[in-house]
Amino acid sequence: MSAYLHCLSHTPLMGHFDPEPAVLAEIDDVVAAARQRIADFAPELVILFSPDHFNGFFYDLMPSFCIGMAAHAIGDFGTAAGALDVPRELAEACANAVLAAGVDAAVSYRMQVDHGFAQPLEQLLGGLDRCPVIPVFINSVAVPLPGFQRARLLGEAIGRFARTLDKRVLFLGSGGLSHQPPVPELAKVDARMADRLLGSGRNLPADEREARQQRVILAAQRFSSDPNSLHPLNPEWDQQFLDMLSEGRLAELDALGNEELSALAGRSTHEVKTWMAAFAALSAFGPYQASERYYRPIPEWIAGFGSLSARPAS
Ligand SMILES: O=C(O)/C=C/c1cccc(O)c1O
Ligand SMILES: [Fe+2]
Repeated sequence: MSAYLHCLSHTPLMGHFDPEPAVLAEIDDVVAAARQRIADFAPELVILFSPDHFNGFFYDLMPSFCIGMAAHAIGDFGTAAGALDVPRELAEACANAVLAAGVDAAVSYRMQVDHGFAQPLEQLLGGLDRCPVIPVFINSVAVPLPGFQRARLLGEAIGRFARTLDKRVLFLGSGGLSHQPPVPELAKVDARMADRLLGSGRNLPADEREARQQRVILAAQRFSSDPNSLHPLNPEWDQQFLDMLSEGRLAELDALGNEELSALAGRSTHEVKTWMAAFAALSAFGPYQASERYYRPIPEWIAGFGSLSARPAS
């Protein structure tokens, strides 16, 4: 039984609208080093916390949390498409343990996931099916959202479950930090888009998929020259958040409400609850030591871009 953690921002703009080459090279180095540390740890099971962006989860039935018993990635923005290697019986045992701990996570036997799940699996493990993975969805964009406390309790329950396994377990958190890409809001869209958000967006026709992606790329291009065209990134808040995780001050964030968090760091910053859950899971193994912290605001990627590892202190 041992554990390792890595949290990493995702952004589907990678390869579509990139920052200058020196920044790109810096991030390539950060990701390559994280991949090497993970390879050295040689995980036998990955538990991946990620949001979705109205690609697999819709308002016809939107859970706060969902644990995948089987999952496939759609390959949006050119990320990997195909099946994840989900160990079904372990995922079922995980879901049972989480419910027994009083956290009412949904389950899916056909979970559809997007770049939020695919990108870290590709970047940190080399592909979708290189290691058995239990995918855990945390609703981070479709209001009403779960708060920090629930994400922490979910993570702690999963961490206690992982401790019972005789396995090397890697916890991954995908997303954040401060950012607000143009993700549609149900209260503000026209009838056609509302229908997409209610579920007809699950299998978008190719031309609509392309138009959706182009909208995000155009928004990034505009944002890189006009920081007021979207909610601004908030490096100061992002660094404070990284401090809190690094110092094990997880429960301090329980008091921060969702509206306050959106105002501080943008509507999609709720993706950091995947980091909260991953760190809370690691905390079930005892005190931890965070390391290899990286942060840079990258407007081209509409991302307060962070990377942070941690392992049990003893
Ligand atoms: O439009 C989407 O599907 C998501 C876009 C996006 C852009 C920047 C950072 C992120 O975390 C995103 O998910
Ligand atoms: Fe995202």
